[in-house]
Amino acid sequence: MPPKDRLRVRALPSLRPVAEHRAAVAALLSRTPVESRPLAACLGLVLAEDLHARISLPPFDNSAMDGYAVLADDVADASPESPVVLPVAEDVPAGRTDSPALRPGTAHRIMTGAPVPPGADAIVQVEFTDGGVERVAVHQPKEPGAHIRRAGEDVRAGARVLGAGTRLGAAELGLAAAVGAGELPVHRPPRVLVLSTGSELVEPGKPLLHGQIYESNGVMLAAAVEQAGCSAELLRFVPDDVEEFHAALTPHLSTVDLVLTSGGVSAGAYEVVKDAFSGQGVEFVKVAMQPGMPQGAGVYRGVPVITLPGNPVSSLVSFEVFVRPALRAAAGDASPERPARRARLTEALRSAPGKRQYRRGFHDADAGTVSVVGGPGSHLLSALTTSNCLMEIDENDTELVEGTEVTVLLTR
Ligand SMILES: Nc1nc2c(c(=O)[nH]1)N[C@H]1C(S)=C(S)[C@@H](COP(=O)(O)OP(=O)(O)OC[C@H]3O[C@@H](n4cnc5c(N)ncnc54)[C@H](O)[C@@H]3O)O[C@H]1N2
Ligand code: MOO
Repeated sequence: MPPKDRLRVRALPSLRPVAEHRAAVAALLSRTPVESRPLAACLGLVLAEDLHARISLPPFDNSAMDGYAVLADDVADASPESPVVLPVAEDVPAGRTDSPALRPGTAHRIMTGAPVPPGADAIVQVEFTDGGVERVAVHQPKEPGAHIRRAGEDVRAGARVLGAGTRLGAAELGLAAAVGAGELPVHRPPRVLVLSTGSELVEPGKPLLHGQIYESNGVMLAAAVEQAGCSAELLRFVPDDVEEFHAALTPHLSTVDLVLTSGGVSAGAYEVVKDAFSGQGVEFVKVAMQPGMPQGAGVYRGVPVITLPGNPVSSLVSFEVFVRPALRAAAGDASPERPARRARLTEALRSAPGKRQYRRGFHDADAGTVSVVGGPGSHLLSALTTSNCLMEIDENDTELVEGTEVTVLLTR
């Protein structure tokens, strides 16, 4: 017998399960071609091949401190009361490429990052000397190896430093540069046309009449596309007219990998997206989820099309659930999904039967908990800005008591 608070309910028969629609969307997009780009143009892109280090890091033994290169034996008895005085034979700034050897009984003045001279086995920081230029008085003994950064202790020449499928952020680009890669093979970022329709929509910044609203899905989805490492082109205020819709769309079809629309897909009298694509290779379905029930996906004149619902929260949540993973995979990402965690609810929660609910939440990683942010309504846009995750409530779970473990997708 299932417990009272976990009534078993399947996805309603007329609705397509979330997993099925995810698979349909994923199947639309293929990996973008590989191209070579200079490092400065690779931020956020995905590496297409393993990167092996051409050189070791550090490439040579070098000083970790500004000071003096010495033989540890020579300064073994040094103290503030009885300093060891050595003649300074050479000055070795960072970037000096010859290697003047150190003779026993002498010191080389050396700077951080400069190559350790052959014959030296320790660095004395300038603070433990008198800072002399001709002769230096050393006030402290040093162990052999002190303040020397050894060649290859970070990376060995030939080692694989980055794997194919890695998203290139600041650290990855820094490492690639450090091992001498000037260009990297990356997947071209998928190009997405974001198209929003609706006669009620007004450009933000312009005056608003009663009955009108500011267009927000276009800018939001284009930003989500860019955040997913893709390039977005934004086409807004396309009128609710099928001919005008096609006229606006057609010039872009040859240059994009995906057309992503918002709005115009439910059951109203003016559903321009549905009217324009119905019978043209795009299938319109109701998915067993909330928000985000009305969805469309298919291929129109050779170009993948995904139609998202117009309610703003529905639009962004559907983007997260269906579009983002497909785009990340197309961009070559080896881990295209958002990280998922299990977390305990800080309060009781009700969920509609037969539909998977995606509620906005705040995940506290330290406490292992998640709190509900805002209501379930798909027009409640403000909660998206204060949440950091989507709570995934199974279609079978209708009443969840405080402390129940749920899956959360970390969106920030
Ligand atoms: N009779 C039915 N009505 C509705 C159903 C249904 O099954 N039967 N589904 C509801 C659900 S669920 C959703 S979600 C919406 C989806 O509607 P559409 O995708 O057709 O979107 P619109 O009607 O064009 O707009 C819905 C809502 O969102 C606002 N909107 C639209 N585009 C934008 C934009 N670019 N920026 C800001 N806001 C936008 C629009 O003004 C509407 O308020 O349908 C339900 N109805
Ligand atoms: O499914 Mo709609 O997306 O709830 O508002």
